[in-house]
Amino acid sequence: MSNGVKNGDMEAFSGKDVSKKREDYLNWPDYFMAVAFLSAMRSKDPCSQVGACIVNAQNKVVGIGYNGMPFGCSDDDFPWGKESDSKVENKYFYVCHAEMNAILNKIVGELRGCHIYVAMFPCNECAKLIIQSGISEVYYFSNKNWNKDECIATRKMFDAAGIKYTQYIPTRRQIVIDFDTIDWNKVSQAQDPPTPKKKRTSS
Ligand SMILES: O=c1ccn([C@H]2C[C@H](O)[C@@H](COP(=O)(O)O)O2)c(=O)[nH]1
Ligand SMILES: [Zn+2]
Repeated sequence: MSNGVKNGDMEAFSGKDVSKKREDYLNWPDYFMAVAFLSAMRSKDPCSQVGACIVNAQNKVVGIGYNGMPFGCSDDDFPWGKESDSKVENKYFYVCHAEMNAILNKIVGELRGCHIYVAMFPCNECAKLIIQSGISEVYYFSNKNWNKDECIATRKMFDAAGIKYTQYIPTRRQIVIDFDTIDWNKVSQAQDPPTPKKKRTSS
């Protein structure tokens, strides 16, 4: 080939040069925000699904969480509504916030100096946990609650405690995992065909 690429390095049909590093891999911050949002997909909250992902200085994920009911408090029995006149019939007294769960789910002894990626700007209760855990930077996606008292309090505390907070909008508009397009389960032509299963003999 004239471009110096050996025939053997070009994947059949796709024209992809498989001898070179991929260029379109996920960058770290997009990856961490996507992990937060993937985690949020586990939430049963009908209104706001929040996810959080904590990473250390080596870019290792050390805690993940989403908003959900505490252990032992069935998410089929506890309320998900928020409009009841009775506060005990609303979700807010019960739901563990995503940041809280990510911190409590940590797989390391210390979170000092770690960063947290969250779907929503943290409320004041999560802000306190973030500060006390030693997390030093917060990357949030949504600022929809920015002007609520909780978030104003969060900013007051973060500013006082020297916690950096930055809105992070991923560089890609979409990150799709489409299992239909992943055909790794197809047996490669180069491999031997699968050996037929032996017929069972009755014993
Ligand atoms: O910092 C936060 C703030 C809120 N959440 C959770 C708690 C609830 O499950 C929802 C908020 O519900 P709304 O119906 O949008 O009021 O978000 C959280 O995880 N972290
Ligand atoms: Zn919170």
